[in-house]
Amino acid sequence: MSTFKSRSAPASPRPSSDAIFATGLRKSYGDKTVLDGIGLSIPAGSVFALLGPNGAGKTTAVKILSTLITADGGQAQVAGHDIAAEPQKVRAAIGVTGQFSAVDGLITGEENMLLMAGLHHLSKREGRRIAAELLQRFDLVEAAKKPASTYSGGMKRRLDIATTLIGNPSIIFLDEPTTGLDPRSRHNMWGIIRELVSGGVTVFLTTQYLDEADELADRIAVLSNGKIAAEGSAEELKRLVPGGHVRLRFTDPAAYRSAAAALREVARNDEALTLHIPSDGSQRELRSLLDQLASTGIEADELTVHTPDLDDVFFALTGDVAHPAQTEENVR
Ligand SMILES: Nc1ncnc2c1ncn2[C@@H]1O[C@H](COP(=O)(O)OP(=O)(O)OP(=O)(O)O)[C@@H](O)[C@H]1O
Repeated sequence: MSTFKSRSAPASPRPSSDAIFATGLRKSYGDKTVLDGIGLSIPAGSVFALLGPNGAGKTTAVKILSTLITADGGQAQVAGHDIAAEPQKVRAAIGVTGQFSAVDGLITGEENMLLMAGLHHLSKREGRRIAAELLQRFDLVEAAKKPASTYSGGMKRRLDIATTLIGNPSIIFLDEPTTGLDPRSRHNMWGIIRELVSGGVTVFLTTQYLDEADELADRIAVLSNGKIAAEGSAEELKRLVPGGHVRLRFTDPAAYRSAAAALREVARNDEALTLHIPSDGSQRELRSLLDQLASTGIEADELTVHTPDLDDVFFALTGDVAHPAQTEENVR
């Protein structure tokens, strides 16, 4: 683990552009330390994914930041308000959906929406208008008059997010928004999340799914043993684990031999006429490789960049077995 840069709590005051800023957050239950001093800095309008296995403390982090429970230590500001000193102001600025959904199964989808509108002190007329708009937007018009308990998993999640949006939050916490959903509903949910972000909302997402973080998040933090083991964009995280390389394929044996002689650190496959060159896949390294080839007048028939995927990162950081999966990005 020493090869990975562990991100400690940011020490400076919250930059004003951050929607969420936390430093040294701690939480224990009995002897069990769930969060052991985590720091976060999440710019407004971005998607942040907190990634971790079952029981890593993701929900605990969401509960602390959304003021449902208090931290044992550390500080955090959400939407510019201190979570300990101004919890009401934090609550007014955020929406929370997920494992502790506020949807009431005994009443209809529409009634859930109107109930929430009442909680936000909207007039009856305004409440009806916004509820109708959101039911439409979340494709729940047909189901609106049915009890929410009859909804599918995907419909319940959509209703949950729709009720949250009644308060017009600037920050939304989505705790494992796609756990248990079928692939179509998952993709549907991803579309909804992207739409929220394009409307300017900051999204704090927890997930166990690497592809979900990869797909949606601007920045990802991997939670392991109560600490943030690494943080960065999906691409930055992928560069943390070794195994990336560039593969050059040739059809002309003479060009293949010239390239093998010209390049340093190559692994040859004389039968397949391919060369593997270790690389982090960065633009700088690719340019240097292409410059070397160009200076000797050699042209490969195919160039493929192999980067480790988030699975590799995740398993490496959380101490699980190495995962052989690799992604390929053909840049021929
Ligand atoms: N109220 C509580 N009392 C005691 N232990 C708790 C309590 N809430 C959470 N825990 C424990 O804290 C740890 C982290 O739980 P948390 O729900 O935050 O994890 P998570 O990463 O969200 O996992 P999951 O994906 O399973 O929900 C778990 O070991 C859990 O059992």
